[in-house]
Amino acid sequence: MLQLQTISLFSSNSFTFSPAVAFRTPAAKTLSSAAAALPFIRFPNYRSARPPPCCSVGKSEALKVEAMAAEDGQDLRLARISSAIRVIPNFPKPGILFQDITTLLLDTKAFKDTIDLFVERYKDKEISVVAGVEARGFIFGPPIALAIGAKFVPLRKPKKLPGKVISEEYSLEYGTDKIEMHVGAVEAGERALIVDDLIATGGTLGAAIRLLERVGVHVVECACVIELPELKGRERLGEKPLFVLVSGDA
Ligand SMILES: O=P(O)(O)OC[C@H]1O[C@H](OP(=O)(O)OP(=O)(O)O)[C@H](O)[C@@H]1O
Ligand SMILES: Nc1ncnc2[nH]cnc12
Repeated sequence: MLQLQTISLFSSNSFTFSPAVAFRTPAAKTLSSAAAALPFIRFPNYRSARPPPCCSVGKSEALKVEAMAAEDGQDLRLARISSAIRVIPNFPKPGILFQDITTLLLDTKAFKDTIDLFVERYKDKEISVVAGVEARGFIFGPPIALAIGAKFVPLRKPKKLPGKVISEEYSLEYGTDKIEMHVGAVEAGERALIVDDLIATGGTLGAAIRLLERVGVHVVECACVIELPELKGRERLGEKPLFVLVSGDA
């Protein structure tokens, strides 16, 4: 199964960018076939479910993609980020198309671009708390928090935090869970950004919003690297703004 990932920069109210179009042009076909001809040596145990990263194709092909993106007014960083995310079919169970951000972390440029895009958006928003959702929100949240001068608060799975906690239950694309936060980690009136790697059904972010709002925190926005729009998670966040960098198939 070959999945062609769409790329988009969405905020809750605006559709800013849709470079998926760029991948559908004839030049993109050239890129795909050129890339498909390359040995996929980085992850020998996996079949790539998406086009290999732009950086692994010939320089002239990469330049063509850059030119196409520039023509469309697209942020090239998003194309790199999308290409660096691996998609694994049937993990952790049959029918799930798993968006694996660990490959994004291996690509120093794409990882830095990811953090930079969030920092550019949030640096002047007077955010005092970045709340990261376990586990993958712990990867993206802290560098954003440090860069914008906010504290980082981990929202953890049950029974992981040693102090007194408040908790919220939620349902997942696969199963149910609960998140907890230390009492006293945040104060009423603070302005928070909630960070996770991905929004699927929106259950996790919904619980994170409720958890923070219960203690009087103003959640300014939720930010994810990936959105699975088919699962309509955005709708579960009500009016709360959601900012994502790329979108993927569920
Ligand atoms: O929008 P939702 O349907 O709630 O799903 C999104 C959540 O699912 C994944 O985490 P998961 O619960 O698999 O935990 P993990 O990061 O610890 O593996 C992902 O990292 C999000 O936190
Ligand atoms: N399809 C998916 N890929 C990665 N993480 C997820 N969390 C929920 N759905 C997911």
